[in-house]
Amino acid sequence: MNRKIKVSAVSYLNTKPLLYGIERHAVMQDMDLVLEYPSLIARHLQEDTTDIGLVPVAAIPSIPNARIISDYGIGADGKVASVCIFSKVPMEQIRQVYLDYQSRTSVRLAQVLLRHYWKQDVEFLQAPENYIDLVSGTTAAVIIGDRALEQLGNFAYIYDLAENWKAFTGLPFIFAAWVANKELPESFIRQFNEANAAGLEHLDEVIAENPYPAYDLNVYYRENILYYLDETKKQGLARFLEYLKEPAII
Ligand SMILES: C=C(O[C@@H]1C=C(C(=O)O)C=C[C@H]1O)C(=O)O
Repeated sequence: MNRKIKVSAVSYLNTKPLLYGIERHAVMQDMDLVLEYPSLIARHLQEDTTDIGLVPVAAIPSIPNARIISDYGIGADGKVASVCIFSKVPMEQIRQVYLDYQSRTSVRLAQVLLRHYWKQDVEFLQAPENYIDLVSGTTAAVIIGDRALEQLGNFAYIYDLAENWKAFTGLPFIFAAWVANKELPESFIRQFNEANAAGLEHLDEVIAENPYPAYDLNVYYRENILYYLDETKKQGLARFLEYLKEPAII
């Protein structure tokens, strides 16, 4: 391929360790890197306006020619901290749930857990941009990413979706994976994978570069987010994709 490879990465703190490696690796010279929120990455892969994206796994079935090209992504085995249902009332009283417009995976995970694990019949609402301010009474919200970390002290009831997926299935979870929508040179893919791995060797530097009062990034990067997509995480993904054969509710 003569042109540069277009790569879309998630613009949240969770992706900084991977970007630390990518931006410092020679493979960077062969790519144009863009940072954006996850549902936009899904759209760009679907419309073929990017070549590789750190894409919400729930979007994979709708991306033509999708293939996971790396051993790294955004996973968790238990508590993830940045993907939760935030509510002012306990689960059994929730009646409506706003679904984060930036998400494609967590909004489906919330639907799976509400239906099959909590067995709660709720109405799902499309979230407008200011929807965090609209959470009140029996109306809750799914919030992901840095905006979720910033809300952890603000709600009486917080349901961590990776923790509850683990309680439900016994499995870890993959939120996002590096997916390409076309065949790419082997050598690029090998170097891209190496670059991701390299970033994970420098978590202390990433934390030092990103002062973040809302949440301890040592805990976030070392305990909550798990970047290596091993076999048990892939089992979690396979189980989740099975549930996604059920129709989405909105
Ligand atoms: C853990 C997270 O994983 C993410 C959740 C995604 C989703 O819900 O679609 C997509 C990409 C990841 O950023 C998070 O954003 O907090």
